[in-house]
Order: sequence, then structure tokens, then C-alpha cells
Amino acid sequence: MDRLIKICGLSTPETLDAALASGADLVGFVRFAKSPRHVDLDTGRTLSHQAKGRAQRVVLLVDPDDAAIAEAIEALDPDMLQLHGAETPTRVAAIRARFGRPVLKAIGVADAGDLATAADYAGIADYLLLDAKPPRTGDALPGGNGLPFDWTLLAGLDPALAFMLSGGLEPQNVAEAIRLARPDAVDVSSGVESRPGIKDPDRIEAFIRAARAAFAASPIEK
Ligand SMILES: O=C(O)c1ccccc1N[C@@H]1O[C@H](COP(=O)(O)O)[C@@H](O)[C@H]1O
Repeated sequence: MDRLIKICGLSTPETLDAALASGADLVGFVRFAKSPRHVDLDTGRTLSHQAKGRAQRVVLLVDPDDAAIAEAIEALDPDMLQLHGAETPTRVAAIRARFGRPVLKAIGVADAGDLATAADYAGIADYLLLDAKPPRTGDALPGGNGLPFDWTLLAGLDPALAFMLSGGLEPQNVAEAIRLARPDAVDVSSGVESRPGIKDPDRIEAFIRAARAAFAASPIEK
């Protein structure tokens, strides 16, 4: 994972095309019914086919059982699975072994103690995604809430640990996030929307441009 940009929660051909034309490295499709970005299997199949060969296709699932993973793989044929629930290291290992797709495991970060949790998945998940821990309100999603966390916490992270950063990123703050957190990759959903679930092509293009420039200005050695 090297200086990659992921646009998540794409749900229409037009906004997916905006992400691909702007140079997104990864595009994400959400399979979580409570999300305003949820795609049904037929829509996901069509979108994934549109992106094939142009970007890595990621299916986002939350605490999925094996049947939910199997149907998502059958329909979307993703290059990667993003697990965004409370999946344990044991469960992540089992999913990798059974389905043979690389796994991006999301970890909620609110304080330094959460970074120890991230270390538990090193060598088990293929990639780690450090995201803001969701608020404890009843209607909060497990992710995709558009909330950042304190990026300076990541100064305490093992420099050898490669990770993707998400949580409240947007065109205006992604350069600062990259400068402070020094991630290997960034991921955005809410910050490139005009309202929840509605992606904005201009914001997608602005995000990718800002992230590319910030990565170029902030080389990392791992
Ligand atoms: O986007 C969603 O609806 C979503 C639902 C359930 C779990 C995760 C979700 N999104 C992921 O959350 C992070 C941060 O998103 P945001 O940029 O703060 O809106 C990102 O990885 C999304 O892929």
C-alpha cells in the first residue's frame, strides 16, 4: 500500500466515473443496509464491472457472516474486502483463509490505547485502516460519520506499520492529515458528498488533487 487514495461509498455510475477519471486508486462499495451509501447486489455488480481494471474494487461489510461475504464476492468480485465492524483477529484470519481475498481491517481510534488494538491485527489483516471511533449515539454508523480524530495520536505508532487513514477527511484537511499522520493511504466518504450518500464529482476531484500533492510533498520511509 503506497500513497494510495480510496473513494468510498460510491453508488452511481456517474460518481464512480468521476472518481475513476480523477485517478482514484481504490473505489469502495458499501454493503451495510443502514448506510445511505448501501448498494444492492445488482447495483454493486454493475458498478464493480464499470471499475474493473481501472481501480481496485473494495467491498465494505460490517460484521458479515460467511453468507453475506459469499454473496458480495459472487456479485461484485472485489479485489479487497473492507471489514468495518468488531471482527476479531481470529475472525479476520478465518475470512482471509476461507475467501482468499485481501482484507482491509478498520480500527476505530479515539485514544492511544486503540493503537494497541491495531497492532493485534498486524500480520493478520493485509491492510489496516485507522478510522475515527464512532460516537456512542444510537443512530451513528460504525463508520462514514464524517468525524476526524486526533491525528497527532499516530505519532506513537510503530513507524514500520503501514496504514490507511480515514475519518472526516475532506479536500480542505487532507493535506494537513497527511502531514501529521503520515499514512500510506487515505480514504474518504462523507467529505466528498453534498449530503449523506450523495457524492459530489467536484469534491472528489478536489480531494484526489489535494491528497496527491500532499503525498508528493511528504515522502515516507517504512
Ligand atoms: O460510509 C458508510 O456509510 C460506512 C458505513 C459503515 C461502516 C463504514 C462506513 N464508511 C467508512 O468509514 C470511513 C470514514 O468515512 P468518512 O470519510 O468519515 O465519512 C471510511 O473508511 C468509509 O469507507
